[in-house]
Amino acid sequence: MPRFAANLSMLFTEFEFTERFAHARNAGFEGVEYLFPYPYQKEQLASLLKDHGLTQVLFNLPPGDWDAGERGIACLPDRVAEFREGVDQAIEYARALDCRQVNCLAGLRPPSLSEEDAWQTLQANVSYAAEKLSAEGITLCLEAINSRVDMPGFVLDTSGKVLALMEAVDADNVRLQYDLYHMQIMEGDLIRSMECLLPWIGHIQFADNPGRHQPGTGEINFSNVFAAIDRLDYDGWVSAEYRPSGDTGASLGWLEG
Ligand SMILES: O=C(O)C(=O)[C@@H](O)CO
Ligand SMILES: [Mg+2]
Repeated sequence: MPRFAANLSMLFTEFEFTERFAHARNAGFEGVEYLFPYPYQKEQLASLLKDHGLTQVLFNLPPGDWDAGERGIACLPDRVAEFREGVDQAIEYARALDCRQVNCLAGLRPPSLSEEDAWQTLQANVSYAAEKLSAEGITLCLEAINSRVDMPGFVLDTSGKVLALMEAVDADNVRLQYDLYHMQIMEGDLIRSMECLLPWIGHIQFADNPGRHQPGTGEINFSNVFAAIDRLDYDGWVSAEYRPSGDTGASLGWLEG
């Protein structure tokens, strides 16, 4: 089976955030990710990881005002200074948590911003972040997120756009974050796509579709998908990023194979 991690922003939400680390470990996970570490002291998070023998697999660069609906600021020309500060903050947390990957959320394009200006800003910000993170030995992931259901207006909504950006930026430490849920909505053909995109994939996440719940609740054949990942020469993490349809513990049948 692939090397699975638990996304603590979606799994074990029956518990306080700081208690979720123990529950993830008890369920058999060795790695965790979550949206943002920034509301917590990095020392506290580092202790939680150490106490439970967990690896911090990934977190996101600061996204702007998440609660107000922002989903990243990397494409916004008037937020470049804030983006750069966010890269510094992420590096501090990544160092403390010994985290080797961070994800850059491209952001939603406001109607007043042209596609060209959004793209040029995104490209410049990703180049900047990649160079700074490279000096720390950290990979910058770019996730393609579906713009049909969850994030209308999200700038990077296909794997093709992420690859085009990677080609333009041309940095060794930039990789595609391949989320099976988003890719099923936007592109389908999951197994063949992963095989083709493998050289560019740095991180994989999953949820079933529709509903974004655990494997077995929707249309994706996860036994075949996980078997395909096993066959590929993929040495990264595969993170459970779904909303359990009930109790998290009861949603983990897929871990057993
Ligand atoms: O929404 C998703 O899918 C994610 O992976 C979040 O972490 C935003 O990148
Ligand atoms: Mg994802």
